[in-house]
Amino acid sequence: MTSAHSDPSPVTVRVPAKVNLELLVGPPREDGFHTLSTVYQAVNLHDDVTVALDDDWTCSVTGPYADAVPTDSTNLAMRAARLLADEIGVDTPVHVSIAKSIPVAGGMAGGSADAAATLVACDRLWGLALSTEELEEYAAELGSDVPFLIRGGTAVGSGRGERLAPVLARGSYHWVFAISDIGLPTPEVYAECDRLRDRAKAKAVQPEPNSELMVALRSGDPHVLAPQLTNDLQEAAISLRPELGEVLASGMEFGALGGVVSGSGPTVAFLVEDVESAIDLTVALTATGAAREVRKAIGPVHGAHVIPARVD
Ligand SMILES: C[C@](O)(CO)[C@H](O)COP(=O)(O)OP(=O)(O)OC[C@H]1O[C@@H](n2ccc(N)nc2=O)[C@H](O)[C@@H]1O
Ligand SMILES: Nc1ncnc2c1ncn2[C@@H]1O[C@H](COP(=O)(O)OP(=O)(O)OP(=O)(O)O)[C@@H](O)[C@H]1O
Repeated sequence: MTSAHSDPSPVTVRVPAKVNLELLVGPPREDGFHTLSTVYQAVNLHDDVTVALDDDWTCSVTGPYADAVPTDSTNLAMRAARLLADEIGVDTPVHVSIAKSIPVAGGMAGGSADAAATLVACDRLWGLALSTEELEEYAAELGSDVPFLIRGGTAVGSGRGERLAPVLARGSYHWVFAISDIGLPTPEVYAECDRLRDRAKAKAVQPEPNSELMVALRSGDPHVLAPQLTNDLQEAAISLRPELGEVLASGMEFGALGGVVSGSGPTVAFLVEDVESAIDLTVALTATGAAREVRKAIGPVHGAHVIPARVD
């Protein structure tokens, strides 16, 4: 057992949300997961996660979505801290405090982001100095999206989404996110995708990355990227929440270059030309009242990284 105390000061890690620019879903595997080919982009909606040495393993959550997040051992950040401690043999409990700003159950990987941030924060707090590759391996044990939130930027995900490869992406993209009142559970959306395919007798094929999307990302031009946005879970998310179809139509009517359901939804992501268009679309969508909240963001941004401690 190690009891590492090289840096006893609390450590705060900032972690982004993600949007899937492309989410191609293959057939279900024997373990219940679906083979994916996806292109993730990290965007600057973020949570800040602070870990501090404590007498016991505890967790607290603040921010507008705090009520929707468990603070017991089911919190993905708590699971991340306990997993790393068990794997490494650390015996110093931590308090994990999450300043939550990423929508909950919104298809933007909020819980996964907190897990990724906790791994990076505990690594620093306990003085482990693990490599990014090692952290990504632990991350994959916690969820399919978690390794990407450590890496950030723009990356291709394969396997169940946990195997990452870098993508050459130029420039910055402006996004507007329409966030719903009530989240959609990811397993239900995958199950609905399977059900719709069965009903249509559509056979799922092994997904392959779309080369036109890679070319679009190298161009740095949002007009070229917009037509390539695609999500195989979109139909399932709309089947469970028909109003998402109307949100998508409104965003396009108000001038978005492209729109897509983010991951398993129900957040809808719109790609726009520049910051002015982002402000205009945010105002227009907010006025419709079709979403609980509308937020602008930019991607790509860095993955989970240590920031100076919060002064509360
Ligand atoms: C929808 C996405 O966010 C797109 O990036 C991810 O595929 C979901 O990733 P995640 O939330 O990290 O998901 P996990 O915690 O690994 O799995 C939650 C559940 O989602 C479903 N799931 C997830 C990933 C995958 N490749 N196939 C699946 O069928 C399974 O029902 C699984 O039990
Ligand atoms: N730290 C956490 N933050 C948010 N939700 C959490 C956390 N830990 C556990 N949960 C639970 O996980 C559920 C899914 O939350 P999350 O915000 O990760 O969904 P999501 O963004 O749709 O996930 P993904 O995009 O990875 O599929 C929540 O309803 C909540 O009960």
